Amino acid sequence: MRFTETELKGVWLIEPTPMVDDRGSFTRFFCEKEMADCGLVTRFVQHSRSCSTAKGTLRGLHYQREPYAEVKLVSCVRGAIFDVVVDMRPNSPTRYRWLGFELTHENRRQLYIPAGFAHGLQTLTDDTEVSYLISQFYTPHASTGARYNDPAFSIDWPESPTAMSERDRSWPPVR
Ligand SMILES: Cc1cn([C@H]2C[C@H](O)[C@@H](COP(=O)(O)OP(=O)(O)O[C@H]3O[C@@H](C)C(=O)[C@@H](O)[C@H]3O)O2)c(=O)[nH]c1=O
Repeated sequence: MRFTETELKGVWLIEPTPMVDDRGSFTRFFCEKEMADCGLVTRFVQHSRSCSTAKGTLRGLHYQREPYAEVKLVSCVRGAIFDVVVDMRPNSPTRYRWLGFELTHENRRQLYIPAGFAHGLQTLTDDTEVSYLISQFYTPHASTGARYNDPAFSIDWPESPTAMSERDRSWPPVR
């Protein structure tokens, strides 16, 4: 596995190194030791998946407030997504900066999202499935979000959303 810390401190891109032979391949997706060596959280208490029917579906931006803040390890297991993180940490020098990555079932990339970051995605294909390992239990009263088109971030999404939840359309401005 190749671990690369991104321009946003604490956000890592994890790329697999498949072992290929005549039968196909064998690929490690999670290694407690390799992650701990990079100072990453290794305890995840939930594994969830979302399925989106249509290309252009947008989910997010979501995060949980302290003391329920989550670390997420996100990958796309069917289709392709544009995956976005936004730094929401109040005292961070990169507060409200965002980064986007293409995660596909073919490139098998995983995005490691630390506590204090909002997360969102837009599907680049129909019939897309996204996997999340999450370090905290789902806590609805601590769950919050920000609008995908909040001018504080100016995220450059691939296209106008084709499907979104009403909740995600209605997050208040962050400032
Ligand atoms: C996130 C979540 C939702 N739910 C329920 C609540 C609701 O009835 C249904 C759908 O929830 P949502 O509309 O929040 O699903 P969704 O918009 O896909 O939420 C996800 O968005 C992306 C961007 C993330 O980062 C994820 O962590 C998660 O927040 O599933 C759970 O039971 N457990 C969970 O962990």
